[in-house]
Amino acid sequence: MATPIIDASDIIKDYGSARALHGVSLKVGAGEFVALVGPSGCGKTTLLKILAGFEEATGGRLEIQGKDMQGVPAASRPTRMVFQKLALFPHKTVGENIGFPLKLQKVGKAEMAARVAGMLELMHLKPEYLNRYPAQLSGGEQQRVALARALVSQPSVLLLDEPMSALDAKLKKSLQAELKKLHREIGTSFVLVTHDLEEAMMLADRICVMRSGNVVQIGTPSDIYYRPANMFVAGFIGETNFLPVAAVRAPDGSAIVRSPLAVGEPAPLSAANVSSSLIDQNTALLVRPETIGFVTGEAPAGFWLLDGEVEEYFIKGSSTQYRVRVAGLEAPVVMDLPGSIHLPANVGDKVRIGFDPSRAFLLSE
Ligand SMILES: Nc1ncnc2c1ncn2[C@@H]1O[C@H](COP(=O)(O)OP(=O)(O)OP(=O)(O)O)[C@@H](O)[C@H]1O
Repeated sequence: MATPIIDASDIIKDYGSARALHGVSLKVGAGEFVALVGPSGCGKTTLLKILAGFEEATGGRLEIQGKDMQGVPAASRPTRMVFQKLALFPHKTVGENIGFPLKLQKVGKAEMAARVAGMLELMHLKPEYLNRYPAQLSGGEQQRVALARALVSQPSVLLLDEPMSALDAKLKKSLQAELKKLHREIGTSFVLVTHDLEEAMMLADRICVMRSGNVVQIGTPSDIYYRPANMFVAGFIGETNFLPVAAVRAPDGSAIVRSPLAVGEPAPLSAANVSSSLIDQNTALLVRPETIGFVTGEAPAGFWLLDGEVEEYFIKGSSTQYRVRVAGLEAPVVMDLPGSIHLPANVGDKVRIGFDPSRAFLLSE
């Protein structure tokens, strides 16, 4: 990354005697979109508030645009925050709400009117909304006004704390698409806290996975999904299969993997499919549901094969999910196949399933 716009290192936060952040480090690049995810209470909002200047860190160092932020109040930082619960002024019009940060900056009336009108257009809000009050807008429109108010002073970093969690599913989808487009258009760095993992995968350039006040992994959505740092990350994001295996690592990073479940001699895994933190041990092979399927006839070279029986299937429209019971495995193997009018197998069928090991990942428990 070129010079990061946010450089947080070893941030500690204590609330009384309880430690909420245990030394968190995060860099955000100019124009980057980073999502913070993790279980409830892991410290996402606390980290966001420290970046915004609404909470002071107990320890560590925070630089924004190369400047130490210690003692710099929220209003003097190049950051703006949009909250989960709408914080619009109910007795101010849409125009007054959006223009409020400019009023504080003593921007002249004509310039303010022009910038507020520009924000309305950017956020696809009709010009006649200018004189309405927040209560006269839908939830999605109100959230767009909140975004407009946060962006009107042209911050370098926009901090978003679950801005879409209160919206219904359809509205959420359209606002997510708009947020992604907006991010591309304005080039501001976005840091989004979200509970919604699909949202994080869809929107972010990188995802930061937190657990109990620590960062567990920072990576691109596909790193996090296909190359998780550990079982926690793998299980947290998306449905997955864990196959218990015995692994011996070779000096070049590849691994010989054995499993009594596999049919025949499984091909070794290349270094790219083995977690760098892996030590020789009984461990788990991560196989995502969409990377495994039925094998009829001759299997493609190098495939791992398992024999089992169809326990259940679910038709989900664009995909069909199969659950296949394999002797020796606690949980059924979950497979997501593309949707089809004709079902490839029925409940009770004896089936052979298989996957390409280059799409699997070996990781420590
Ligand atoms: N003002 C506060 N005073 C005391 N403890 C707090 C305060 N704010 C947060 N905490 C505690 O710090 C920890 C982290 O909270 P935080 O709100 O950052 O988590 P989160 O990951 O954003 O959770 P959620 O996803 O539920 O919003 C929690 O244990 C929480 O109870």
